[in-house]
Amino acid sequence: MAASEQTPLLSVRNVSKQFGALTAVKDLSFEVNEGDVLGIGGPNGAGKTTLFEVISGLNPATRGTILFRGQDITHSPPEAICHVGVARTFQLNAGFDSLSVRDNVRVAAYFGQDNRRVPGLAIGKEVEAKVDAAIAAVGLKGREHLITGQLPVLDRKLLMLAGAIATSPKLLLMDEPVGGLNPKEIDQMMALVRSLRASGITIILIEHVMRFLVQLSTRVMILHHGERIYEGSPQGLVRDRTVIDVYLGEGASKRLGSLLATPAGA
Ligand SMILES: Nc1ncnc2c1ncn2[C@@H]1O[C@H](COP(=O)(O)OP(=O)(O)OP(=O)(O)O)[C@@H](O)[C@H]1O
Repeated sequence: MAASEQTPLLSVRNVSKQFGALTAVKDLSFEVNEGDVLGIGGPNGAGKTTLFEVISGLNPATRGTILFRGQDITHSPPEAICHVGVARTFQLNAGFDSLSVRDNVRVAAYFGQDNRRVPGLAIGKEVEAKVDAAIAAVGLKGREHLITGQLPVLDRKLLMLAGAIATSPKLLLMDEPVGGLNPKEIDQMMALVRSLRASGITIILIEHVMRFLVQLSTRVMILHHGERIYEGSPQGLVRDRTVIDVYLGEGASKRLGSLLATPAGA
């Protein structure tokens, strides 16, 4: 068997993140394999975003180890983690408001180059090609010249996603990609996530919109007070007593159960 078939894409081993006396993530371990869509849910303050901060290097782990394709990235800086193939989007929009859509994606694509020349922003043909591809992938073609600060919520989320894609990720961390979107826009984002997965990108997503989470995820993990209270299939999630008591409630679990029992497209 080839090494790549044996090594998980991401291994999180006994990771804790402490903020002073507060333990936001507590001794958490899990793995993600190529092709997975791991959905992470849980109440406010459960430690979900902190987990993304730790994996992406913005706020490194206090204890534990994170391996990406077997390489220890626990204490690597964010740009090095980006360069090995991990990209992320943020809960709140993170674009430069005064720049155009295209210039925002250019900045991201440039950041994603591990051979960039410093000083100076030398954006070559290869970077421009990545920018074109990322803008097309999220459906922003034709709107490249719009000023970011004037975009509606959905387009700003798409732009953030384009920036992440332009760094050529193998693993994409998406933090609440459909927060604030209407049902039609949520469906549009769902189709986009499916197409990203089909293009070979492995995905971890955090989301409170549970229909989005259960319909997209191959596996779901629910956190509570920094600890895992559930990991398994979306079908098992809606029947799990602890998850129903702590997070979903009876009504939502029944609605999600019916949704999962309905064949796609019905
Ligand atoms: N930089 C920080 N300094 C101190 N405490 C923090 C910091 N970041 C997060 N926390 C705390 O860590 C805990 C986990 O927060 P986190 O944002 O990871 O939760 P979450 O599950 O993403 O919540 P939400 O669903 O509301 O986004 C919270 O109690 C939060 O106040």
